[in-house]
Parts: sequence; structure tokens; C-alpha cells
Amino acid sequence: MMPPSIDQQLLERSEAALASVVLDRLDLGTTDTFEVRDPATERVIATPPDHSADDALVALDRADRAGAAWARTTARHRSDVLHRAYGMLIEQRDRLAAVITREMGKPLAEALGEVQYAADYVRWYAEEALRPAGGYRENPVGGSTILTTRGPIGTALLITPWNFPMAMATRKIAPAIAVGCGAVVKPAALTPITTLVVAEIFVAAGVPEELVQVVTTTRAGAFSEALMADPRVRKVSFTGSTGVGSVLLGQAAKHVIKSSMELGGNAPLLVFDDADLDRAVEGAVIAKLRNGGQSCVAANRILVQDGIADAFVEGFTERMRETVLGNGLAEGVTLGPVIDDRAVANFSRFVEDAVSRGADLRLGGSAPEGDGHFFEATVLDRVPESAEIAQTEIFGPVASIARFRDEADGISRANATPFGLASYVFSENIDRAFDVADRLDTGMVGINQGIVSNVAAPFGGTKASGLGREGSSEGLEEYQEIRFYNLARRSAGS
Ligand SMILES: NC(=O)c1ccc[n+]([C@@H]2O[C@H](COP(=O)([O-])OP(=O)(O)OC[C@H]3O[C@@H](n4cnc5c(N)ncnc54)[C@H](O)[C@@H]3O)[C@@H](O)[C@H]2O)c1
Ligand SMILES: N[C@@H](CC=O)C(=O)O
Repeated sequence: MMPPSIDQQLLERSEAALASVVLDRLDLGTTDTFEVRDPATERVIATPPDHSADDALVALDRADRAGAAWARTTARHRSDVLHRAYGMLIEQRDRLAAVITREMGKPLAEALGEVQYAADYVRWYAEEALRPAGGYRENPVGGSTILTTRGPIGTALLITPWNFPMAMATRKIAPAIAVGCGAVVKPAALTPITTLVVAEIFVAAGVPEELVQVVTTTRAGAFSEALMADPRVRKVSFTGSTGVGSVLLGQAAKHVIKSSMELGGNAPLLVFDDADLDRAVEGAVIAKLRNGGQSCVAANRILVQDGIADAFVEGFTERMRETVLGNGLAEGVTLGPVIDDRAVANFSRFVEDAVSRGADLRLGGSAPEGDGHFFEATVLDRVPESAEIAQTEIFGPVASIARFRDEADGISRANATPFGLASYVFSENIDRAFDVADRLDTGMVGINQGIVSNVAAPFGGTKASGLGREGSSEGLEEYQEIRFYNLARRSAGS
């Protein structure tokens, strides 16, 4: 089937959006650059500066100085600036979405969804900035009163992945700004442009010019080695793979830096015999295909109880068949390209390996010919545990389905992974749904729905999926330091 053709007007608008971005916000005169390519066409769409570790240290110096002044502003002022930034992000949603689609590939409608999700973090932290940050308690044996305060921790290093280039940036930048920290942000080299636009909008909303420094670079290792060894960095917040997260944790341990790590996932999605079939199918399609499956909370292992399995696989395969693959700027496309050709090669290998071990290929399984990094929506049923796809984070539009006997079998398979980010349970029996959710070793559980992401919820995982939480009030505390005052009292207590 011919792929849907690109909307010329949208293409022109996205070209104009890309052309409007100031690529060198650090303005250090660096002449090295690198290429950013559109994953749908493989054409170069921007050449930002490839900053060195020394450049990054200049950025750190600026953010640190600006942070010291920002920390002295009132919470009301920081909140007002963030509220203004929210309004401007929404006003510029079309420009932001066009840039996201061009550099990351997701269909424009999903990119617009990411803009709203990302802006919601800014609004949320505009509100959280005003919440009480202290505490009061009496010494239990009398003689003193303990007052606690929470202040900004200091300059933060924020490192983000390519899959949600806007939301992963605002989920870190907004709480840092809300509590009074400066920040150096390093976006993924595959998708650095969105973060530059976000930084520009923040400045226009009243964030001091130097407070949030965006460092574009391909030299990630040298960047983090230099910054993590600098005593001005008091916080590191990283979203990305567990491998890189553990390197950063090693650097953080050496210099005792407070760390938040949002790392890889391997989410099980359990469908019990007593699930509502339509709800389970719909939830599984969303949990699998949101962001083209390139999400840390994507349903990685779909585990279905024997009694409902055939009907579920039938319904799920039919819904996956409705997916329209193509350039995210084309009308009607629901599945864009994946990020690069390494991802395409991985999916082809997963499918071949699973089929060679006895899995049943129900849909897709191939990469279409031509430009761009595309892979079909794919369904594999009866995937054995020995298959590579059953053990690894897929990060793409390939669904891996296996079957289980009973509750104990389902839970034990679900927990048989070093990761613990998200999981999903589908059952109309509320007792069972909660009992199973309690026994799943993950930081987040979707019950009868395929979405866990929400700005008001503490996003994060257990085990190799990371440390700390983002979003919600917990996400603010990640950028704060607690201090207490022990106030002597005359009375020894009553
Ligand atoms: N838990 C979450 O919230 C969450 C969210 C999104 C993605 N992820 C995970 O991220 C992974 C996919 O993203 P990715 O491929 O961009 O991950 P990645 O770890 O390769 O890259 C993430 C970021 O780290 C940078 N980086 C790479 N090496 C570095 C180093 N030595 N020092 C400092 N920074 C370095 C990259 O340039 C990028 O900015 C998946 O495992 C996914 O599950 C997790
Ligand atoms: N999907 C996550 C980010 C991880 O990929 C989210 O929704 O925030």
C-alpha cells in the first residue's frame, strides 16, 4: 500500500518552525557542529553546535551565578513566571509540535499531545512552587521545637532522552526553576532542537537569560565527566538507559551528588480471564503504540490468561492492523518512523529470533523499503521466554504476547525482570486487580487502562528502573535540600 502523502502546508510550516530556532543559545563562538536528521526522510534538518566539555563548564558557570540570584526571588515571582511560560508554550503549540515531529518523528497529533503534557508540568510546578515547604514538630522528650525548611539544592544537571524531547525536558526544568535552582540541560543529540525552543520561550516568559543553559553536544561522556566532577553541580537528574544511568550514578557517588534516575523499563501487561475484552484490547493498544512503542512505560510483555487469550489476540491484532504507517506530517498517519536504523535492525532481529523459537507472527514483522526508519506494527503471539524479545526492552511497535495459567503464574512472570518501572492489570474483579497490583514490583501500575503518565503522579520505578520520582510534589523535593532548626524551649515538655 502507498504511504499517505505529506501535507505540503504542514511541511512548509515545519520548515519555518525549524528555521526560527536560535541553534547556538550559548553563543560561545564554537565552530564544531553536528547534523540532526528527520527520521522520516533521513534528511538533515539542523546543524547545532557540538559543544565541548570546556563550553559546558562555561554554561555551568553562568547557570550557577544566575541560580544564586534566582534562589533569592520569591516563590510568588517564580510561580508567576512559570504560569506565563505555560501560556506561551500553549500559544506556540503548533510551532513546538512541528519541531518535535520533524526531529523525533511522532505523528503531528501525538506531538501536539506531547506539547500539552509537557506544558502541564510547567503549570503544575507553577502551582507547586507556592505550596508550604516547611514543617514543625515538638521534640518528643520536650526541651526543643524542631522547624524544618526546604530550600533549592543548587545547580542541577539535567540530561534527557530523545523519545519525549519536550516532556522529559519540562519535567525536570520546571521543578528546578520552581524551587530556585539554575540548570544545565543536555538534550539527546538526536533531538536537541525542541529543548532550544523551550528555553527561548522560558526566557521570553521572564526566566533569567542565563538560568537555564542548553548544551547541545554529541560528546556526552566528556560532558558528564567534566560537569559531574565540578563541585557546583549539586543535583543530577537523568532520563535514559539503565547503562548510562549507572555510569552517572558512579560519578555521582564519587562526588556525593543527589541523583534522580528515570531509567529503562520492561512493563508487563496482564490480562485476566475476567477482564472486559474491549477495554483490555484498547488499553493494550495504547500501552503498546503510544509514541510508536518508544516509551519507557510501553507494554513490553503482554501476558494473557489462557481462557481469554484467543479472543484477546484476535481483537488486539485487528486493532493493530488499523495502524497507518508513514511520515508524521501526513494526514491520517498514526504510526511514525522509529528513531534510527539501529532500532529497525533490532526489531527485524527480534521477530526473526522469536519466530525461529516457535512464536506465531500474526501481523507485520517487516521494515518497508525506501527512505526513513520505518517498521510495521507487529504482533507476535505465543512468544517463548527464551526469545530475545521476551527479555529485552523493545522500544518500538512490536507486540510480544505470551500466555499464563493462573494468578500466581502471571505475577511470577511479570516480576521476572530486573526492571520495575510500570505494569498494567486488566480485570473486572476489583479485589483481584488491586491484589495483583500490590504484588507487582513496579513504581507505577495502570489498572484497567493503558496510561500511567500524569503530571500529578510520582513517575518513577523500582529495581534497575531507577531512583527518585518526577512530577507531583515528590518531583519538587528532588530539587530541594532539607534543613532543620532546633529551637531551645524553656519547658522540658508537658
Ligand atoms: N524512566 C523514564 O522516565 C524514561 C523515560 C524515557 C526514556 N527512558 C529510557 O531511555 C532509554 C532510551 O533513551 P535513549 O536511547 O536516549 O537513552 P540513552 O541512555 O542512550 O541517552 C539518554 C541521554 O543520555 C545521554 N548520554 C549518553 N551517554 C552519556 C554519558 N556517558 N554521560 C552523560 N549522558 C550520556 C544521551 O546523549 C541522551 O541525552 C530507554 O531505556 C528508556 O526506557 C526512561
Ligand atoms: N512515557 C513516559 C516517558 C518515558 O518514555 C511518559 O509518559 O512520561
